[in-house]
Amino acid sequence: MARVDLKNIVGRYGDFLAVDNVNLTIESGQFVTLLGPSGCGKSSTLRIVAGLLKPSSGQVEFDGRDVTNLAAAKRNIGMVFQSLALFPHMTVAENVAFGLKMKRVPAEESAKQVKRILEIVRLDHLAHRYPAQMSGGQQQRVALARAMAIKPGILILDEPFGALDRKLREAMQMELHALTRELRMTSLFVTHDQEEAMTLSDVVAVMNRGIVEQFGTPDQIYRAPRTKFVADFMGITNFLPAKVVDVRGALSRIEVFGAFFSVESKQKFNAGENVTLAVRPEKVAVSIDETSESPSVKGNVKQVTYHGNTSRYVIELQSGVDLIAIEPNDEQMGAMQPGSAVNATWKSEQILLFPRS
Ligand SMILES: Nc1ncnc2c1ncn2[C@@H]1O[C@H](COP(=O)(O)OP(=O)(O)OP(=O)(O)O)[C@@H](O)[C@H]1O
Repeated sequence: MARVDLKNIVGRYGDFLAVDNVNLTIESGQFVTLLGPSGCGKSSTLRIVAGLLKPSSGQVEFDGRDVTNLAAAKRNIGMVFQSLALFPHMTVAENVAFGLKMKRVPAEESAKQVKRILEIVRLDHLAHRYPAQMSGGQQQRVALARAMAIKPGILILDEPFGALDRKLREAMQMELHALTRELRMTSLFVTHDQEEAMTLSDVVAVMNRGIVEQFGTPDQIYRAPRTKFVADFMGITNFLPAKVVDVRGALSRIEVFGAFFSVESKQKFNAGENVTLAVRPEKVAVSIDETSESPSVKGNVKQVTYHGNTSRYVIELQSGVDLIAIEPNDEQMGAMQPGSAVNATWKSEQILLFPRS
């Protein structure tokens, strides 16, 4: 399987800059996901790797070989898109064999490979069906089998499960995860769904406006988002104005609505600097009691929504800023209703600090 290097890739549509100097490496056998909101340049980057879009500058390398000017058909890439583009007049087996036929693989050899790959995606019993006679999930597995049958150097997938319902999507994610690891398939996946990216990937590139804001393992991106954009995209919805009052080594003492916390951060801040404090809603503890041991901020419950195991609280802090808290549903929580005065707190370790933009 190929290793892929993108070097200083710039992609434009006329004057519009869609991909802004992207550098990234997909190691052989690795599963990398481009994650970001609609329009951030994920698909354009992927199309550049596939050879469907020519970069304005920069270089694409497969196993160290420059393929920037190589036609898409010659890159040995397997592709799966949301719109499956299965051939409706061909059976499952014929669809899967299509790429092999194009490569002029002898019929006997092709039949063997098709059989094997259909066994892998557990569709061998449906080899003679037509796409219209199959469920959405089965059709998606045919599309995967067709892309993998040619033994591609790299498998490229652009939101392949976007049209599937949640249960089926999760099942397909598990299958894709197992398949790509079992076959050690170098894979580049595109999604705007952070959970999907976390589930599938060895490494995630979070993109914003054509730029890769962070490139790291799912755990690094989840625990230590490097920018406010990445934090926001990873579901950290609380951003509160805070001020650095003192700095000692890696420890910054900060004040947020009258509460003081000592926060360890890699980024250097200066005493007196205005910063943004970020904390996950699941890490905010809310109570009616005054006797909290940690420093806390005061507010009033504005809204409660029930989510089964948990409830989501919108708490209006004194200054009119909203704080979101997600709490397990236990007896104490029933006492907190819209209008209740509450104290909200969180551990210093759960705080992320970003420069105030
Ligand atoms: N053929 C095109 N001509 C002009 N602009 C384009 C073209 N294709 C994409 N763009 C623009 O380039 C930017 C990046 O598009 P791209 O499809 O790469 O984003 P994306 O992150 O994949 O979004 P989505 O998740 O919605 O598919 C967008 O602003 C889009 O409008």
